[in-house]
Amino acid sequence: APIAAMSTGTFVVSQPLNYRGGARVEPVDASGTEKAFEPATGRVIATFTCSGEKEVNLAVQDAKAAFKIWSKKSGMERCRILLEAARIIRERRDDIATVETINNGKSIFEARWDIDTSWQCLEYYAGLAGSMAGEHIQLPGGSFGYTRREPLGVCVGIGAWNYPFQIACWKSAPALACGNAMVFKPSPFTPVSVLLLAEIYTEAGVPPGLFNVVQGGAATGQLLCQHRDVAKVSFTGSVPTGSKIMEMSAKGIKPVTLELGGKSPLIIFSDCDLKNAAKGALMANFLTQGEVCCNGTRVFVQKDILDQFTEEVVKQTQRIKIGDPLLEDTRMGPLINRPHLERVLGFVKVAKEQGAKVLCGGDIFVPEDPKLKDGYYMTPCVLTNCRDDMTCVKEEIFGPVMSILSFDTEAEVLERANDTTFGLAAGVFTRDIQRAHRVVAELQAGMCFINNYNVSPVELPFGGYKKSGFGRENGRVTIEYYSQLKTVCVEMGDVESAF
Ligand SMILES: NC(=O)C1=CN([C@@H]2O[C@H](COP(=O)(O)OP(=O)(O)OC[C@H]3O[C@@H](n4cnc5c(N)ncnc54)[C@H](O)[C@@H]3O)[C@@H](O)[C@H]2O)C=CC1
Repeated sequence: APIAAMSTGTFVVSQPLNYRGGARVEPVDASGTEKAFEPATGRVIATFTCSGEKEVNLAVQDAKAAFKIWSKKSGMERCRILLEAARIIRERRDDIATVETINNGKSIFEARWDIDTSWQCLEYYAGLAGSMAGEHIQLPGGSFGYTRREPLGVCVGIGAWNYPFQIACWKSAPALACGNAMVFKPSPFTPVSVLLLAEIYTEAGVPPGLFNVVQGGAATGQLLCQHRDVAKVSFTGSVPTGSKIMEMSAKGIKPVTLELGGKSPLIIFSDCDLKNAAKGALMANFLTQGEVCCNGTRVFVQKDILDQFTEEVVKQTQRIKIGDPLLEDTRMGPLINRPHLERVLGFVKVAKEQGAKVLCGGDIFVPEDPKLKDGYYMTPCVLTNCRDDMTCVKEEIFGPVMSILSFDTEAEVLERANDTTFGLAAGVFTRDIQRAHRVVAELQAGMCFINNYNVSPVELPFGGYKKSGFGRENGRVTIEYYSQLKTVCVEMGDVESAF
């Protein structure tokens, strides 16, 4: 039966979760066992071992061998294979989305969007692969120089658990388009769906070993970052881990891309379209149970529309259907695991103690269906009476908790919006076009939205300012982060020697 026909509570993984040399393999050495869960039911769906030094070595060596073949191909040859992989992902969209939903907990409705931005990313970089080129520069006397855009070698991708398949595509598509090989390590919470991508790449025709998967946590990640044959590390995760990755990469002088967390502002001016602004606030806070790095969790609302806006947001939030994430009409599933659910509920408790008012949600939710009783559900929460110094306003919660703050003037809100060490995203709702562009020009964030939030077209570069990281994913510019320039200087005359 197709995976897409499965219901919650039935899926188990029996095949190995490492991928090397074009096939699923059990790691040759391992340290410790991990379990992956189905957050909807609390059921174990996979037990796997964390790869040790020997296994990481083999994965890197296989990638090196594949790199030799792949890097010699023309851009057009790589384009064709990536387009075929994109086509297969599109064809299996519902199966992949189902696996993502089972292992992550996000609604199937939303998981399908993630798979769409995944194959679109492969299509986009496939399209660029054929047009990657260097320059020709004329020098005196008929001499000249030219540049070659060359791949880096074996790149490492390390992913978070909130967008497991999409993160793997956003890293591997530009890496492979540029001629690199990749070893990918997903989060130990979500080890499953990236295997589908590995199999699709093989089916599409990449050389065996070009895209390998190793499983494990921090220890396995460290082995990858410290490996002498790894040319680059692209990381998505938290700020503290990002800082460790950068330290390890510094030792080997390896370039890094860091996509880290955020506490982004969403600014609602009183001249906005109120219905759209309220919808935008939900999009900015409640996708994937609020476990989204670029969420606009500090919602600043101009005073004269505060009551009206808040009322509309609460009304829309209370309508969100929570429950079995594989059902078509569900719009919010369970959080990733029990400790994380408790952490998020803890933030709501502290917010109340610090004087915030809960307008809705913030409680454990137990769905009626008995098979879901051990899942990790909570009701989406809207907090008001918030102040800038409260914990819920300062720290990344990574759950469905929106904090509403009020403001008077544009200058005031800009200062408060920028008063954070993060700088991933920001949003503005206004009908005044001068104001919209003036405000985004002042916002310290890598990804700014005007009159919408959390849309992610793959044509647009995505990444952070400040402690939210550096380097970009998606868009043309990412080619720069997965390639290097070689300059060739050609003498057409005689050597003019100083000696
Ligand atoms: N900017 C972005 O694009 C995104 C950022 N995030 C951020 O990620 C965080 C949540 O994800 P988590 O998985 O909990 O983050 P995390 O930092 O705990 O783990 C991320 C990945 O790093 C690995 N890792 C952990 N310690 C390591 C070490 N010492 N060396 C090498 N690898 C190591 C983990 O196994 C996992 O694969 C949030 O802070 C969120 O904001 C999440 C998604 C997107």
